[in-house]
Amino acid sequence: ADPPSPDAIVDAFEAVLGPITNYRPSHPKGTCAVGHFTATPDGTRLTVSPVFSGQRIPTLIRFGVGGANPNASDVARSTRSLSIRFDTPSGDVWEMANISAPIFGAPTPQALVDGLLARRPDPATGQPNAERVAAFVAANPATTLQGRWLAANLPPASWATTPYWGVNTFMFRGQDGQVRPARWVFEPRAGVQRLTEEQVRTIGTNFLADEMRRRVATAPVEFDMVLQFPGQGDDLLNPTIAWPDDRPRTVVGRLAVTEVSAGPGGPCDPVSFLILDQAPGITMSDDPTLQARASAYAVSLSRRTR
Ligand code: HEM
Repeated sequence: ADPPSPDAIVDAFEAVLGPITNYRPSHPKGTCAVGHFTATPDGTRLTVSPVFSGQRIPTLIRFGVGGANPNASDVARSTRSLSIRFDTPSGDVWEMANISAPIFGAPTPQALVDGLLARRPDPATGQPNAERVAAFVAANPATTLQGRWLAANLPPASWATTPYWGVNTFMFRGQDGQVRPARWVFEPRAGVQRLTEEQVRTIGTNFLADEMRRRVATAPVEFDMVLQFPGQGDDLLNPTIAWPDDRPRTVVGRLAVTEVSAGPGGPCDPVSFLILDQAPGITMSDDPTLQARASAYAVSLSRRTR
């Protein structure tokens, strides 16, 4: 069957959440920041993209909290996010949206849409129909894997202390002309720190933004961008399955967050963090979940800014 159209995907979000008004249907809670990215020599070798020239590239950065609620709790067992727009001197723009889990919650766009529609509120009760949800989950077990990962890992203690995975596979053209599939992760230079069970109960639901402002006031918050390359038999096209940890990894650049907006909103609001026209040298793999993203993000952006 054909994959769902970008409009059908965004319609499915609206069927569950109600009409999109002025905020994102996914990760609407967030804080905007700026910084810069500098490739390592390995990064310059592994991709011809101008983002990886080795020059300092200005970035627009958005930290977010997963789910669909602009007042989501910072201690929720959902993902946190790191979205980046790289503005190269040549005018090429690269955008990405990363999450604090190594896997996504749907193996295909159709499973995402079906999962949303299964959770549509029942007109009689205003609540999702529990039987319909259970039947969907039973038929689509891969959609439970991300939730299980999140249940097994306490939430990050800071936006600065979690890895953020790109999840989908992309194709990187190197200086040698070879095209290599890879996934990436941004590793926190501050180390990985999670809340304790006690902190989950006591820290409150809205601490992440101020904590980040305090950190960045002292020193830039930094992440190493790491490419991971697949081994024999690794699935390039299914974002609900992570590749084993022992696969080859190369540090390709460093991101520094240097300034955080005073409040919510700001210059990140009119950005979807996955434009259709990505920087040259890096292309999308055939992962259908990735292929579905850019146009759906554009439709969502146009609905929330109309
Ligand atoms: C079929 C696959 C997917 C669909 C249809 C989808 C859809 C969407 C939509 C419609 C938005 C809101 C865009 C806007 O209004 O600006 C969004 C945001 C987002 N998505 Fe996805 N998504 C998909 C897969 C993923 C995956 C695999 C990841 C993990 C890397 C991801 C991470 C995010 C993040 C972090 C945001 C918020 C970006 C920001 O900071 O503004 N999505 N997604």
